Amino acid sequence: MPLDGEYEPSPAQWVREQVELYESSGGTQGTTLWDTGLPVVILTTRGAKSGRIRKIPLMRVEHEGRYAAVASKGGFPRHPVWYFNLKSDPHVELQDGATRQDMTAREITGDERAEWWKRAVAAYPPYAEYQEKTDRIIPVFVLEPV
Ligand SMILES: C[C@H](OP(=O)(O)OC[C@@H](O)[C@@H](O)[C@@H](O)Cn1c2nc(=O)[nH]c(=O)c-2cc2ccc(O)cc21)C(=O)N[C@@H](CCC(=O)N[C@@H](CCC(=O)O)C(=O)O)C(=O)O
Repeated sequence: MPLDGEYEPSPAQWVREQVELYESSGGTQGTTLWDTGLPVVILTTRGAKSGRIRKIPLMRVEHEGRYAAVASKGGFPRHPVWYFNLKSDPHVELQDGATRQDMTAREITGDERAEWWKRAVAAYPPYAEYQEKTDRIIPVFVLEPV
C-alpha cells in the first residue's frame, strides 16, 4: 500500500528537482548522480514530526531484490533528517527506474551491516571517504520488499 499524505518537497533545490525529474519522467531521467553515471533511487518516507510525505534521492545499492539506504549525508557530523523518519515509520516506498515498490526499512548492525557496507562502497566509493570524515557510524538500513 503506497504511502499517502501531503508531499513536502525538500528545502534543497537540487534534491527537489531531481525527485521531480525522476518521477515526472517515469524513472527515465534524473536517475544518476549528476554526470557520474552512478544510479540513484528515490526513497519516499513519512516525516517523523510532520507526518508529511518526504522524498529523497539515494545511491542505488541493490542485492537480490533488497536495497541499502545509507544515511551518509556526505560525512556530515549529524545523521540526515530522513534517518529519523525511517526509525519512526519503517514503511517506505522505493522507486528504482520505472519500478516503485513498498518496502520495510530495518537498521542493520554488526556482520550484516559490514556485508552491506561492502556492497555500498562498491556501488559508490565515496561512502568510504564520508565514513573517514566523521566520528558518527554512518547508519545503514536494509530495505526489504513488503
Ligand atoms: C535537508 C534535509 O534533508 P535530510 O533529510 O537531512 O537529507 C539530506 C540528504 O541525505 C538528502 O538530501 C539526500 O537526498 C542527499 N543524497 C544522499 N544522501 C545520503 O545520505 N545518502 C545517499 O546515498 C545520497 C545520495 C544522493 C544522490 C543524489 C542526490 O541528489 C542526493 C543524494 C531536509 O529535507 N530537511 C527538511 C525536513 C525533512 C524531514 O524529513 N523532516 C521530518 C522531521 C524529521 C525529524 O526531525 O525527526 C518531518 O517532516 O517530520 C527541512 O529542513 O525542512
